[in-house]
Amino acid sequence: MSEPPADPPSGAKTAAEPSDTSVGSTGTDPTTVDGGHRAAGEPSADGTNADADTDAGGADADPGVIPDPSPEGSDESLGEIDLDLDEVVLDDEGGDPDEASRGLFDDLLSGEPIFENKEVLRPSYTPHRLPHREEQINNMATILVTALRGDTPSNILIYGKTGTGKTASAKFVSEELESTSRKYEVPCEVEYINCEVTDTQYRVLAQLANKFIEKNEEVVADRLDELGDLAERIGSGSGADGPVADTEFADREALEERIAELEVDQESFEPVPMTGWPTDRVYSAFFDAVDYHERVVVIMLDEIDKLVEKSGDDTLYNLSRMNSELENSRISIMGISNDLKFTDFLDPRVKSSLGEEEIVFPPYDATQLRDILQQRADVAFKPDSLTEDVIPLCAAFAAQEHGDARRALDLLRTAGELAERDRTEMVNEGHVRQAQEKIELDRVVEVVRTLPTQSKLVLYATTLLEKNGVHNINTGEVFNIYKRLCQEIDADVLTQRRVTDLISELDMLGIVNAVVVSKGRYGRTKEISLSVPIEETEAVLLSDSRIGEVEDTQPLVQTRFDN
Ligand SMILES: Nc1ncnc2c1ncn2[C@@H]1O[C@H](COP(=O)(O)OP(=O)(O)OP(=O)(O)O)[C@@H](O)[C@H]1O
Repeated sequence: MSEPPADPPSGAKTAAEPSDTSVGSTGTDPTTVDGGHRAAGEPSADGTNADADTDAGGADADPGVIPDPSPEGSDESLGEIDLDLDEVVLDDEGGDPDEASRGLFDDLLSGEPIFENKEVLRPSYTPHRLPHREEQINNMATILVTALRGDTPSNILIYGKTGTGKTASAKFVSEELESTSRKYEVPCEVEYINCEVTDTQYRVLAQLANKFIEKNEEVVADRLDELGDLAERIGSGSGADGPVADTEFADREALEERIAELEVDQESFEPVPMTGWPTDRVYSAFFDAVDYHERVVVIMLDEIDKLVEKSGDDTLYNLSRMNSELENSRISIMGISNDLKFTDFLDPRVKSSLGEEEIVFPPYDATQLRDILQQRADVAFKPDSLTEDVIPLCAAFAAQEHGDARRALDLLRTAGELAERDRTEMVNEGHVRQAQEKIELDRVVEVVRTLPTQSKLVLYATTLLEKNGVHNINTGEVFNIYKRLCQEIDADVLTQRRVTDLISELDMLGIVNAVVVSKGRYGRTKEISLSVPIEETEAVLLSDSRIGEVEDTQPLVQTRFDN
């Protein structure tokens, strides 16, 4: 690609991405400071004492020991000052305020790092080689090569579960396409949009319009430079056999006219604001910007299902019928989706136009994941820092999941970070298992944190029952506690039927386990149990400001058999 995409790549999923389980962030993970640094009183790597550090820092930072400038400053107070200063001088760690914090990072830095280049394990890194995706990459290239011949490539839909290399492969192919187009000077551009972030028709069109306007501005500026130079070179001569003879211009006037035209164009380029215009106007700004000069444009819509889910198929409809109206340029759409069924919701015309070509990315098996991990590990880690079983175990865990390379890479990176925290020189099987637990817990925390309030209340009711030793919890019991929780915090009370649905949703998310059991002549009921660690779940629920309002839960649970 000639320019990095303005959107973060889907792999990056940016800061909010649940799968980024970095354990190195001391800011959010209090255990890093304790676990990674040292316990109070324990000697540090440089032989100093954690307590001494703190005391010295405290005395030093304490404004109380600064001499009192008041005129009544007595001998007594001077004596006190002397004493304090003496203490400070005696403690050679405390003299310089910069020295007060010594230790925290020194300690962490003192160990031999295990990583050579951790970045290559991050989702934002696009590898230059993608093992086990040769077939899909070749298929994409075969379709897109048309663009290099100046024709419109078929639209492509790429399907596959998360972490199967769809985005990485599509980006790889588009980079190749753009670099080849530069080599042969065929105008061809790829624009990447992450529809999870840019999820409305307005925003997609505005973002595309602005990208093309920016490119047009560059093209016009370059052209003006060229023509300006030409004008200077030919001086004031004119006429067909004058100095303009071997240029595209008949005479100097024609050249000047062209320069004036380009200057008008330059003035007319107006970026689209991210809100506020009518959609028609945004569409026509986009249309004009794309059609400004001849080119083939491939629009890559990553997570296209999110766009359809959020704002229907209007955008796709408009994009897919543009070619019949464009005069200079042609566009082709490359949609990427995790959801195999999203086309069911599309208008049949959009569906058939978008799915001209379909490419499926199957999940990786454990052996393929091993190859992918090995290739990254060779660059990411120092030589010999992984025990033999680390990569196979990461691969096996991720293959069990659903053949997700992102998960495998996360596991390997987290295992490495845990090993670094342990100050060991090698990453071993134990670190991988710990990493697996940590990632799983992070996932649970993220899922629970983002539940709607009503589901949180249902889940909180279940945790309260379980915490109070209730076994084989049934829907009625959950409902009773739920109702009381709602009353406590003034929330709407849903019907028991709806609460049963919410329990089923929690079951699908893997947060509770709800099994239907037959109670003979009393009919059937659901028995519910938590499938996630109770303490952490409760903590996340209580961090919700509304649920945090419930003060004393004990009486709520005691009255569970009321009603
Ligand atoms: N064949 C491969 N070789 C090397 N790395 C790979 C391969 N497949 C996937 N990866 C890596 O796995 C991670 C996830 O890949 P990618 O983002 O392409 O998946 P995706 O299918 O687009 O997932 P999602 O649908 O969740 O966006 C990235 O870090 C990517 O570099």
